[in-house]
This record gives sequence, structure tokens and C-alpha cells, in this order.
Amino acid sequence: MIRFESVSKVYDDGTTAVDNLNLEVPTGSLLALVGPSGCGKTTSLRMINRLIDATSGTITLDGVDVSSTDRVGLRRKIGYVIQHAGLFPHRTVVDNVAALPRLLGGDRKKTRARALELLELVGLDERFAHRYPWQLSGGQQQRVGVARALATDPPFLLMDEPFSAVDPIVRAQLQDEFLRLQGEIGKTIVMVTHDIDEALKLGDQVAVLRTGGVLAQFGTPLELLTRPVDTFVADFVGGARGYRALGFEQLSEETALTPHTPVKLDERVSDRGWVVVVDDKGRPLGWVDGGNARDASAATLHTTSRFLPLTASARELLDGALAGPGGTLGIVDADGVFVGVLSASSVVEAVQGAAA
Ligand SMILES: Nc1ncnc2c1ncn2[C@@H]1O[C@H](COP(=O)(O)OP(=O)(O)OP(=O)(O)O)[C@@H](O)[C@H]1O
Repeated sequence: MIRFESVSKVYDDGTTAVDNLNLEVPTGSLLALVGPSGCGKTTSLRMINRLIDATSGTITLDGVDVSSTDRVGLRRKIGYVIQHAGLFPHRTVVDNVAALPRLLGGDRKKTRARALELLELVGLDERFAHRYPWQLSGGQQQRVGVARALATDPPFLLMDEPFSAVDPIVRAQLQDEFLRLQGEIGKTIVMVTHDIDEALKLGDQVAVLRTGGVLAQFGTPLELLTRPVDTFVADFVGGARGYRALGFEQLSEETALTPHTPVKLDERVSDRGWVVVVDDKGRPLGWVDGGNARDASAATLHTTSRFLPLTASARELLDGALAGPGGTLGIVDADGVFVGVLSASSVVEAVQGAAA
């Protein structure tokens, strides 16, 4: 757990960068700090590992005040990832990752073996280990930065704009990989980003700061999207809030599906509308258009529509239904067996029912 209690930072020239900040980051969760340029995000982050000292207030890590912990001991417990990765240019990738554990007295062979494991964990195989940073793409460098921050297996991780130096496609890929990785490693993380979509995607909690380092709102992505406290937060969160909120909502397990009788491949289709085609185990293969085809065969099968479980987000379900044949989405159970269909209007009704 990371806790900020009434933390402020006033720089020597009188600039108040952070003003009376109170925050709590539960163990194993990710807090995203967002806000306009100069609102004190980086200052807040750097006060955790004491690259910057707070002027007043207390920051604790698992109950221990950081100001009473020596800086070296503190940084052993806190991994740090920055924009452009900040790798040592004259060291190979594997040496970059192994550098800190070596500095802390780790055995050469063991630290290298661990560094290779970490590189694998972030999706870089051994071919990359012996290259120099300049021989990697921006996205690959960021991965090395993450591996390096994990090298001492710290319980806490600070990330300052870790994915912003790469193009949007690589960025989305790194975010997805990072979510998967965090699912495995469960670190307690504070991440700074100026990108609200990144904050909503990666954050368990999001803190929106306003200029002057004042906390505007602290909540889950769903809370920020559905209940912004004022127009500043609403504007910052951006447009299409209601639709984007669906990405964080799920339908109740009891949501009633519309019954639908599927056919098997090579069976006759008597219905004139769209019919789901399943294999011998009841798993969907696609749809067949009963208005055009008499048989469900490989030639008449339409396979572009997704089948989703009811546990998918309301946004995925609605999108699937809107794009699905006849405005419906095929639903599967946890074993991938077809269980019924949902229309777009029934998804919307289920969401409204849950909100009421
Ligand atoms: N060493 C310093 N001395 C004086 N003022 C500073 C110093 N470092 C930062 N500031 C000021 O403190 C405020 C907060 O800066 P900080 O870097 O924390 O903001 P930020 O939200 O991370 O900004 P950005 O998104 O642009 O990186 C800004 O007004 C900045 O100009």
C-alpha cells in the first residue's frame, strides 16, 4: 500500500507543484495520475522514491514513512520506468537489466540468468539480449525499461509516461502486454500519463490533478466516466463518456438470452432468417443466412461475427450485437458452447436495469 497524507511540494522559487494531496494505492493495484501539463504528476511520483523531497505531509509504503528510509534501500524496493526507457547506451540489453542487481552485490551468473528470464517475460527473446539499445525499436526499448525496473523484484513500481514515446499501435500493444504482465506480477504501481484513455485502460484507480497540484477527483475509471465531479473532470475525461463507460460495465449473470435453435454443419436450414451453425459439441462455427441458403455448409457459412460470453464488457456485447447478423450477437458459455442470442436493445436494457 502506498499512502499520501496531506502531501505538498513547494519548489524553492515558490511554485506550488503539489497541494495537500491525499491518495491511497492498495497493494497489487495500479493508480494512474493524469492531468494537464504542469499539474504536478511527475513531482508527485518522484516524491515516492525521494528523487524529490516533499515539503510537508507524509508518504508511506506499507506503513513506513519514505522520509525515514535511506534512499538506496528505498530504490531497491521501488522499480522506476521512464519515457524513452533511459537505458545505458554502451551496455547490452542484458547488462542493462542486470546492472542494478549486480550493483547490489548479486552473483554475475545468477543476475544474467534472471535478466534473460525478465526479458522473456516482457516478450524479448535471447536474440535481443546481446544487442545495444540503439539496435532496438522504441517499443522494444520500453520493454527493456520495464524488465530493468523489475530486476530487483521490487514490490512497488513507478512509471512516468512509460509508453508515450512510441506510435499508437505499438503503444496499444505495450499496454495490453503490460496488463497481462501486471496480472501475473501484481505489483503496486503508480503511473503518470497525460493520456486519459491510457489511464482509464490501465488504472484500477485514476487520480485527476488540476493545475496547482490540487486533486480534482480520485476514483475508478467507471466512476470518472459516469460521475465526474465537475466540468473540469468531465472535459478532461472527454466525449462519448456514456458509451466509453460501457467498456467497464458487465451485464448481470441472470440476463435473459433470447432462445435460438442452432443447426449443425450440413443440416438443412428451415428458418428464413440468420441461423447459428454449431459443431458436434455445440460450439459455434458461424451463421448461415436462411433467406439465401438451404443448407448449412462450409460454402454458405459466414464466419466474420464474434461469439462472446456474457462476461464480456457491455461495450463489446453492444458492439457485437450492432455488427452482428440481423442485429444480434451469439452468446457462448465458459466452455465455448452456444447458449442463445442477445439483441442490441436487450444489452442496453440490461445496462439500464443494472444502473436503476
Ligand atoms: N525544479 C523546479 N523548480 C521550480 N518549479 C518546478 C521544478 N520542477 C517542476 N516545477 C514546476 O512544478 C509544476 C509541476 O511540475 P511537474 O513536472 O510535476 O508537472 P507534470 O504534471 O508532470 O507536467 P508534464 O505533464 O508537463 O510533464 C510545474 O509548474 C513546473 O513548472
